[in-house]
Amino acid sequence: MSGFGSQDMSAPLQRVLMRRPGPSLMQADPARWHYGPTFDGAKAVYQYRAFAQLIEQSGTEIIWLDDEGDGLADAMFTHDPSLMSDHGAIILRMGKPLRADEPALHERAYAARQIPILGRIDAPGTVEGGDCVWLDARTLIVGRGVRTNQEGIDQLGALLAPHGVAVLGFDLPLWQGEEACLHLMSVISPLADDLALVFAPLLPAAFYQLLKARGIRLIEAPADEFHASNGLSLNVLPTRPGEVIMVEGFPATKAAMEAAGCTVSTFAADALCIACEGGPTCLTRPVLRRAA
Ligand SMILES: NC(=O)NCCC[C@H](N)C(=O)O
Repeated sequence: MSGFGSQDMSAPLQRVLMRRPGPSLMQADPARWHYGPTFDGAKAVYQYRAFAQLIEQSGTEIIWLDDEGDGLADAMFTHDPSLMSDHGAIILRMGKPLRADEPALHERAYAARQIPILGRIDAPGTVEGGDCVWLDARTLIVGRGVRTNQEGIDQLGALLAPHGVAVLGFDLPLWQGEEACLHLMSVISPLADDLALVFAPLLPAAFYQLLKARGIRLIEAPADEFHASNGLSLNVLPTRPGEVIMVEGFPATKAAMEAAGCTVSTFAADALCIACEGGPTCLTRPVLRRAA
């Protein structure tokens, strides 16, 4: 079996690209990076260890990038600078200027492991991985917003069309403004082929209707926990269908997923995820998702 490939959001996670936070995060100026009041670099590094252990316990192989002080504090959110397809990786172009140097880190990691590059998003296009959701293996949904523009969506479409994939763009709301992070994956977490956790009030309406037309069961994220967590209560990572990892402290959201048949693991992440605006899905770039 090849060591890469993923056109699915919840099939068993077998290989993932992750970056341990270190000096770049510890020295980050929270105002410059738009980190919230619970930001504490040393605590975030500590909290990340428990998250990495959960990934290891799931049996997933981790390809590690290391933070050796390049100043790229957000680079621990490996979900965003590249996208994986069954035909190779797509090197993206970031909408957040401070993250511009991150895609090159991913490209080097893929090259070192002989993982092919299917293509790149070029200027003026921008696409961030957090805006991309595989609805099925032939349909990629992309949120058009502050981080991802129409030029980027068109380029993604041109790269994937020869492989039988349709790329459909849907407008995201502005919500908390241009500086804040709102990706499509901030308002939906697929948990299995036919199950997703959503915050419907911020979902693109036509995407909501498409999910329903596809017969996908939607768990509504409790609004109080969504707002209290700055949306991070909803950012939930499946390591296999129905087996998920979330940030601790949101019991109603957890119970809603359990009631739908999910097994939920949690880790403490006030300094890591809530403060830095990215959860378990954002901390992982799936490289291989497939039933063994
Ligand atoms: N996929 C995601 O939602 N990633 C979260 C990225 C958070 C990071 N602080 C950012 O603003 O890009």
